Amino acid sequence: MCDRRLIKEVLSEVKKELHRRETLGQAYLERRKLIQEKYIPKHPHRYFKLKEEFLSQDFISLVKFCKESQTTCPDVIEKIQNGPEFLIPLREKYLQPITAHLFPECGGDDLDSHKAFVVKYKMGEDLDLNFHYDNAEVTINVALGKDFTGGDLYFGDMRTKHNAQSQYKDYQHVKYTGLLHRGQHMHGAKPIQSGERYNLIIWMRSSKIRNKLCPMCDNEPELVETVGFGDGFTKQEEVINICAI
Ligand SMILES: O=C(O)CCC(=O)C(=O)O
Ligand SMILES: [Fe+2]
Repeated sequence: MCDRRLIKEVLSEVKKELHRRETLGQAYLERRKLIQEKYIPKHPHRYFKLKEEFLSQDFISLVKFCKESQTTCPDVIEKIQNGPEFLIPLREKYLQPITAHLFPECGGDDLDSHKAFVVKYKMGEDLDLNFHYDNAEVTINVALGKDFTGGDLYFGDMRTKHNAQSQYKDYQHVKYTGLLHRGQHMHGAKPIQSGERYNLIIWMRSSKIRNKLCPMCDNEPELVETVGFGDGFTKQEEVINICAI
């Protein structure tokens, strides 16, 4: 009798969960529509359009060249990945005013370095990305295109809270928009079903936060001298080091 009741309870839970999953997509679309129609920004002065002055001159020239020559320009990707100075004005002038407001508790008000790279998913190559957290205090993920199906992002709990009961939320990226999230917010990318997907990822770091505790291993960082931004830790003002995990 007791067993039967238990089975009934479990079945009812499974049914509820099935229903939740079946209606997830529709619920997401309705939520998005509601936000688009009704949301009034609480601090409109903090959200302004991206302007050319937030991009370095080198970057603008390269993009103009690519547009004129109509190439997809691996040079841009290469520069973004290897020339961190390219994106400093974007981080300082455009993104930090927003992250300072959204994520002050995890260094969003004091992001002093970053690592930028482009992820690519394509049929026959990488299709997805496992659930993980970033080596970043705050991440921006910009959807660059091209055309693809599948490839939704999904988010769970913050790393320190994550457990077997954690729920996941899907996020369908919109081309040419950026999604800001905490680096410690666990996430992954579902497999693409067709096409090619490129995203610009900027892992933004706050030395104020990570100098105390390495966000990847939770230990006090042991530093090794390096050039450039390294992994965003600092020892003295003029020397930037990386964490040896
Ligand atoms: O594929 C994506 O859009 C996510 C990439 C990502 O999370 C990462 O590179 O850290
Ligand atoms: Fe990530």
